[in-house]
Amino acid sequence: MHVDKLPAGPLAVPPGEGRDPSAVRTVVAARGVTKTYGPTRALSGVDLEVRAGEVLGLVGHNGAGKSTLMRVLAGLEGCDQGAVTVLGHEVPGGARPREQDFRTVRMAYQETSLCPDLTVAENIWLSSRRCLPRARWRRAAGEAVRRRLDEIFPGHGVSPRDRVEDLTLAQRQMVEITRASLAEPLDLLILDEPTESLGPDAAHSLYAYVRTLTARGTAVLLISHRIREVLSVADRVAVMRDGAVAEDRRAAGLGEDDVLRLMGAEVALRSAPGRTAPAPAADASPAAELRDATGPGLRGVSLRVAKGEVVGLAGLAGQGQQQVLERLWRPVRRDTTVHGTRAFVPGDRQRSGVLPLWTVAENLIVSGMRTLARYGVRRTAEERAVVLDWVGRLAIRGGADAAMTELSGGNQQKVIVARAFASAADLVLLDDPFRGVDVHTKTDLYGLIRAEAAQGRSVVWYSSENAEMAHCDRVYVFRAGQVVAELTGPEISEERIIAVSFAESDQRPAAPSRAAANPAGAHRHD
Ligand SMILES: Nc1ncnc2c1ncn2[C@@H]1O[C@H](COP(=O)(O)OP(=O)(O)OP(=O)(O)O)[C@@H](O)[C@H]1O
Repeated sequence: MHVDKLPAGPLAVPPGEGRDPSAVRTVVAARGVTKTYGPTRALSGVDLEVRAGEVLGLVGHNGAGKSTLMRVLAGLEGCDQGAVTVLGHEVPGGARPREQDFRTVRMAYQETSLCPDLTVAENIWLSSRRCLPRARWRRAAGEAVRRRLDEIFPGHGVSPRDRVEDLTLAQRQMVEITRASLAEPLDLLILDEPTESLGPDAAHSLYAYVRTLTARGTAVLLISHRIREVLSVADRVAVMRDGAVAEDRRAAGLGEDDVLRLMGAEVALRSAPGRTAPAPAADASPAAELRDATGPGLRGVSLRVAKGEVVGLAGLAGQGQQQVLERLWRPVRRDTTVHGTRAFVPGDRQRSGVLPLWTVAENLIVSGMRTLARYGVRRTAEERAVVLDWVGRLAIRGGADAAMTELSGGNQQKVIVARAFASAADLVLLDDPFRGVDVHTKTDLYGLIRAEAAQGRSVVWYSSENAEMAHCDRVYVFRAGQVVAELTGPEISEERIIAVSFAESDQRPAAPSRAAANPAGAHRHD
């Protein structure tokens, strides 16, 4: 069976406004698609169409079924019932998708699909060898990826010879997206939360590229929890709830609150108040301190964290925030003091967050079981109670006994956050921990951080989303390895942080450091 090709050249009809949907070709369609994993019904009767030359935004809560649907639309998994049609070729439920039917559908994964031990060029060869010559394949793959990286992400800083494990999270994401785009022809590009690890410039470049793709007739399916972003780029928005597409609307005229309402979220939650309790007094007992800390990526940083205080590390990505977290996690130098025990929540769950072969319960309790034990003997009933409490509090879909790999990305991240707070750590270090977490759960987690601080725990929180800093008592804004502003209480605002982050500086930037804080385990108790 041959895959139909789209007509060569750009479509006559520009994407978005004024297009007659019936005149535009359907690239991929799902009809009544269901998919179950053991007892979990991930998809229950999905109907969806993706049309040539459009950007379709797909939104929904963690575990709503978005990634599962994408895997089915990309032919990576078959569905149980219903049918998927790719350019007119139907794959019925129960049938195994044939690779050749889905050759022009590519997907960039939320958790990148790259092999960390191989170089960028080798990864590209593995996934795109059909489009590359066999002779001198390494060179051909290297050139192809470099050209496409330059086109999508100018200034990416990636060499085809770099090993993937040496790249930053953002660079890995860029390579993942580039890898997916390297099909010829490309009828549908699926982007699963593509900007969660990218900075604003890279995200902007990506969406500019998306527009050049759709102008050529490629369809783009964009999954994201960043509703504003979806609305800025999508022609149409589909909302998933509980394994089905509950709404399918034109994006024009929709606002962020409209989409949240369609998702079933309380709009009031999105703008949940930040800090409500009074900030700890300046003379509150100290939990941690850095005194003129200098070293790779840091140039004389001084900061303090009081007991019961939530301290934010803000500024553009890579300005020294991760190095501060690293110092606090491993306070081996004289310039750093930490009182009590600590827990670390990594944002990069692929590298250091998840124990994939363990269950949710095991992942969640691994840091807390020592504290719960009596005379060195584990108390399994108490452990179970703690696990069930957290699974309930954070609505971890899948339950305590699911394997971590069975959970959606956002639900895995919830487990990692719960693990830190379920431990007895005095200081919790958060490294941009809410990537891929839906807006409703994020709001719950902000409340959790405040509640834990009120109990006397201290939190140091790096976030790439400036708006999250409103939940902190004190915010240190970083630029080029230095603290350029310390904001407290009402001074903390997104606008202020952005203004300080971008303010002109006559200081030369610190040497860029690739080494992000990346503790081998997720928690440490001294
Ligand atoms: N391989 C699997 N084995 C078992 N259950 C799975 C598997 N993959 C997904 N599920 C379950 O299917 C449901 C839908 O998961 P999916 O990853 O599609 O959600 P999602 O909408 O993409 O969530 P997120 O926003 O968190 O990424 C979840 O309950 C998840 O636990």
